[in-house]
Amino acid sequence: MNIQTDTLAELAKEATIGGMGTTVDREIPVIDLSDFDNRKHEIADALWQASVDIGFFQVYNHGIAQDDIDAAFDTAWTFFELPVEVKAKTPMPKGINAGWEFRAQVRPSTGTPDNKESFQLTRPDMIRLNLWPSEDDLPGFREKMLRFERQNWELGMRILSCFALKMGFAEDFFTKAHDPSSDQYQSTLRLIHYMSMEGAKPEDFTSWRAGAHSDFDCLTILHQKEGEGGLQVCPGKDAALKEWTDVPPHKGYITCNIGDMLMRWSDDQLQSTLHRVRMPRENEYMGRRLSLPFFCQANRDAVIEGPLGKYEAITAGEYLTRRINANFAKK
Ligand SMILES: O=C(O)CCC(=O)C(=O)O
Ligand SMILES: [Fe+2]
Repeated sequence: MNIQTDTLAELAKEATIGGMGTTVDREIPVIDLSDFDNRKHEIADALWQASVDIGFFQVYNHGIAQDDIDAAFDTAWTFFELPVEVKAKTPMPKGINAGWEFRAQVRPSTGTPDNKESFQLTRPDMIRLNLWPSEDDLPGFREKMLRFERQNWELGMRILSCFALKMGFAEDFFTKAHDPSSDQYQSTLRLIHYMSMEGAKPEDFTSWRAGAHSDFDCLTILHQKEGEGGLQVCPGKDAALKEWTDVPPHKGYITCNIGDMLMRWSDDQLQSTLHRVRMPRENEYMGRRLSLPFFCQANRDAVIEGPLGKYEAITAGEYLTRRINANFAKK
């Protein structure tokens, strides 16, 4: 760990929360995004309330067709099915959110690697570092994933425009801060494969599919598949009690959460919430689990400075680099 990494309060929060804890039911707000332009103020109020209270919510009538989401999962799987030697042609470089990694992410909360592999797609890095699988290895992958990336960006920006409204910024404030035409762009689509636990040994179930963490970004748009549960959240106010709540995926609903970048940008008014992916329980589906999170991460040159000036200004590039290094420090 370098000197900068351990000065972020966000890391101290993660370091205390690796244990199993208990499970309780909580209401996760569900928000209808239909007729968005006409209902924007009402939607903004609901998003704000959910994000002040818990930092997690699910949206429906969100504008991304179910067929497109299903197709993105199918395309993601074509990548994971490739032979290891082919996936290893596009490895994740140190300190970069792009390329393929296998059990490389060690969460500060657990100190053990998440039981998963992932391919991260951060557009400028894919070109700069040559991280796209070749058309020979995976025909059409790049085009399909770029299209899905864009759909997620659009949904993310619609939601973030509501937060801008509530924070007293121009409505397009966050859209400009996540400008996709800039080489400073660093929003990331991540394809995640949690390995099947069928036939696994009892001791394998003591680790995590994804250890407890809060996300680094402004906003996460998380696609999951019905029947492939395991996501749990532990809201900030209750974190000391270590009480976790299951958030089961439902078709038509996209789970969203506030990340640390927006918490800081809102002077801590909005909550980034601890979450994790637990192992399946005895009577649950044991097969592989896929998820597709899109992380709205402001461009490297965007300056994070809240309306109340609670924190020193920091660029989003500097902020993210510190967080990535704290998770992949051993590489
Ligand atoms: O796979 C999931 O459901 C959650 C993944 C997650 O929290 C993350 O990648 O940050
Ligand atoms: Fe997360």
